[in-house]
Amino acid sequence: MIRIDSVTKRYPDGTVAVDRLSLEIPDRSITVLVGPSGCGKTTTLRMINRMVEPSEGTILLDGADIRQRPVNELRRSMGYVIQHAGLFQHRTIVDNIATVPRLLGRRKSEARARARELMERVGLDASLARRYPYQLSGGQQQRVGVARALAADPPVLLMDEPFSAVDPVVRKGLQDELLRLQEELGKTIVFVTHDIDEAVKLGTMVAVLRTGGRLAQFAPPAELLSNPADPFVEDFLGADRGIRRLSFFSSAGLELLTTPIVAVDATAEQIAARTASGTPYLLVTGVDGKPLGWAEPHDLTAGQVRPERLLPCGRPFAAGTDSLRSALDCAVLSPSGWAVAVDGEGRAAGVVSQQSIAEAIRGAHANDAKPVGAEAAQKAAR
Ligand SMILES: Nc1ncnc2c1ncn2[C@@H]1O[C@H](COP(=O)(O)OP(=O)(O)OP(=O)(O)O)[C@@H](O)[C@H]1O
Repeated sequence: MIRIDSVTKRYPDGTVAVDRLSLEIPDRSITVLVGPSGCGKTTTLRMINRMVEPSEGTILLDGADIRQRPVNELRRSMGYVIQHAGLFQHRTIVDNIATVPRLLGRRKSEARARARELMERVGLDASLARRYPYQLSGGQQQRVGVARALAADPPVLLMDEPFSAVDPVVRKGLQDELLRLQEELGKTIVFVTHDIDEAVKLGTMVAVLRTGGRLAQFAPPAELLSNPADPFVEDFLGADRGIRRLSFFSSAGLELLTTPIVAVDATAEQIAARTASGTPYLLVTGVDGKPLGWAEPHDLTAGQVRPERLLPCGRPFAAGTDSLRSALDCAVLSPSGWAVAVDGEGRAAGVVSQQSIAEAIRGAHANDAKPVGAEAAQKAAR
């Protein structure tokens, strides 16, 4: 565990970048430092690997003061990833990643083999190995940065705004990849961002810092969203905090109706029976059970159902696995106002109305339902 104990950093010009900060960073999880520009996130991160020395206070790694450890040895135990990746422009991708193993005395062939293995791990095609950084996209370069930081297999990974220079789609991919990688590798990750959505998505614990390097709140994301410590944190979390909090409640409790579902080859009797359910729309599925679209019951005639004439069914949610936020989003976007739940094979598992989802939300709050576990929550928030 990394323990930051009442640490202050005062730069020579008198700027107090970090002010009596105390944090316990748990092992094998992602701790995010988030806050407005200039609030001391980078300074804090750099004090952990001693690129910046604290003015006061101590930082302990597994109970020992980091100042007691030779700085090179300390840094080898901490991978470091920065914005724009900071790759060596004159080295190929494989040699960028192999840098640290080579410094540690590994043979070239061995270090390159390790680099190729890491390229696969972070989702980089082997064909990129001999390219130079300028021949890669921004997102690919960031992956190389992550692979390079992992090359010496350090227990700790320090990441300073690693995904902020790429576009939102690439960024989401990199975030998902990091969560997947973390499930496999179980590193102790300290991740700096100024983006609260990124913090909520990635963090097991989130430290919100305010200007002047003071800690405003340190909590798991669900708690942050439900219980911001003060108006600063509330403001920083943004106006749609309530909606985002729904990411942490499972859709498993939703009552799914199957009666308003009818197959494209249904008989007149089957359509009549479904119509009797009284719902304003029926969901039409293919013979494989996968949703095709919505129709008003009086528009359906046995043997003449035309899939292209149906109202689009919208994006479905995964029954039980996705969050209440996903289910609500599906219902809001659905032309029928109903959300479609699908099973693991993409077959319609049931439909649920906005009203039922609203009741489930009220129930979740009223019962003070415990947010789903951090792991499920991270998945749900994606
Ligand atoms: N070498 C330095 N000398 C003097 N002041 C510094 C130095 N480095 C950083 N600062 C100041 O310390 C404060 C915290 O900076 P830091 O880079 O840690 O913030 P940050 O939260 O990471 O900001 P950003 O999100 O903009 O990267 C800022 O006011 C910054 O100007």
